Amino acid sequence: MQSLCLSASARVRVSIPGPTSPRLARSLSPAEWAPEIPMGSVRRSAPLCCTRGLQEASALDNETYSLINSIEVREWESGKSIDDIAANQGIRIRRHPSTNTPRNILEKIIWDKVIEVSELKKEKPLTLVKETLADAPPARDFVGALKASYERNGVPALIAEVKKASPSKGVLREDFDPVEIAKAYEQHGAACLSILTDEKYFQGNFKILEAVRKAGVQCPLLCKEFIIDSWQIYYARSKGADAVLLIAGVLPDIDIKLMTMECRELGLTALLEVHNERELDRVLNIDGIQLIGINNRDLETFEVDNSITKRLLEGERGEIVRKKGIIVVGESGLFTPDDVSYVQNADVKAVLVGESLIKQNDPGKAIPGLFGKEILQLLTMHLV
Ligand SMILES: O=C(O)c1ccccc1NCC(=O)[C@H](O)[C@H](O)COP(=O)(O)O
Repeated sequence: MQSLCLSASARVRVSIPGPTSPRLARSLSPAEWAPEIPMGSVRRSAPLCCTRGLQEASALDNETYSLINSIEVREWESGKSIDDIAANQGIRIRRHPSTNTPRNILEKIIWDKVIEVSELKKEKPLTLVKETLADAPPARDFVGALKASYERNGVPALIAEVKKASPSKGVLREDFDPVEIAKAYEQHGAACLSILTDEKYFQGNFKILEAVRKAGVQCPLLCKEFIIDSWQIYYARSKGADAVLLIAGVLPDIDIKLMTMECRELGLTALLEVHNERELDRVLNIDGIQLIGINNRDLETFEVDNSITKRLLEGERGEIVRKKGIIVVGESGLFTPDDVSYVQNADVKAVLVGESLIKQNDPGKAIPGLFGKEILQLLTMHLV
């Protein structure tokens, strides 16, 4: 596949978040990225920062071609702001604030993240991040590890979360030794680990991710971040992540398409998180998605309701998920073997669990309590 960088990052590079009009803050449209190249009957442009290949229209593969001709790109070219495009897709989180008051905590997190990422990019531009990719440990097969664990144990594979705090629950664990916790999770059967890297709201950071990998933990690692810019995907990989979280309630379709392409290029797994039918439908309409997380927690209100997983997987949607061979992860609010059985009966093959493990004296030993049995770990290297 071609090396692409026509992504969301191109937009953030030119859009300064602030109390300006959304139109003024609008980022570059594809037509503004670079010189025109003829593609069918539609005027199209090559991205400025493509690293190879896109200069030649003939080199465009089908995936890239349909992306560049997608409805979202046309909307963009017609001058719609990213927030207008997102709102049309039912996304309530705004990227470019027109007021100073966020509607909810998730929107506040995203606004802060936009500023944080633009600062980080000044310190370390994408070209520098890319130079460090070669030094990163090889990517591991996140989905393969989940499937193997499900087959081995007959219960949903565990993605155990290493998080010190959260906006809804505050500090979850005072004596927080992430490497020790990660090792204990692995020893007691976790298939993969989720590492919070957001500092402001979760007290996480990328040093934790690196330290866990360097300590010899073999489980594939999910970088649990609020990704709004492709730069973060490259950065996560450079720090040793094997998977990244993409939240459908925050990212419009075009970002998801571009970011999942970038993930594939980097050997990263994208975990697409949804919370309602509309988000699931959007994600199911995007090609190449392997892993979907259904978050039982509403990130705007913090309300947790496990029946959301069941509701979303009923009927036609569940059929599509099965037909496409997508692995579904049940996320949040899972405390007991009954909770795990409930989501397993809804056809979930993996669970993402934080609070109910991390708050126990020994988070590793709490795993059999969550599943009602010991979970076997096969410690093999899951390299992509
Ligand atoms: O948990 C929060 O308070 C929160 C707030 C805003 C955005 C995301 C948030 N949490 C992310 C998650 O959903 C959980 O960390 C993850 O699914 C594990 O949930 P749990 O087992 O309930 O800790």
